[in-house]
Amino acid sequence: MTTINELADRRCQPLKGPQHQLDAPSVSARLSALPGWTLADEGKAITRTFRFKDYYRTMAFVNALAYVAHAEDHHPDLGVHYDRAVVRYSTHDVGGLSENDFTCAAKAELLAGE
Ligand SMILES: C[C@H](O)[C@H](O)[C@H]1CNC2=NC(N)=NC(=O)C2=N1
Repeated sequence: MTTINELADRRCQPLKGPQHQLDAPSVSARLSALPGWTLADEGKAITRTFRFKDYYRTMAFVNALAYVAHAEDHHPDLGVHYDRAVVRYSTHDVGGLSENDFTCAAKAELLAGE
């Protein structure tokens, strides 16, 4: 069984090329450790909406996530709203989902306190 801490304890690696795409069983195993995250874009991305009480809390999360993106050199697509942030990870250098997407999704979960 994969756990959220196993995913979050990794560091993102520079990955390039489709050979780094995770296969469907690997994606399923990792998704099962990330409640609230779902597949998007025909299995090429994962996404979750994080909900907050107000804009200040939303922005605090988004800024913390931006710091993680910089530290890991792996960047989410973000939709920022008054009381929620829509976070989407995909690895464009790989053309789909890589280990890095799950590493960062798990780090986002821990940041949000979930
Ligand atoms: C050189 C650098 O490591 C790459 O361009 C990184 C930067 N951040 C990235 N972020 C995401 N989401 N996908 C990538 O393929 C990616 N590549």
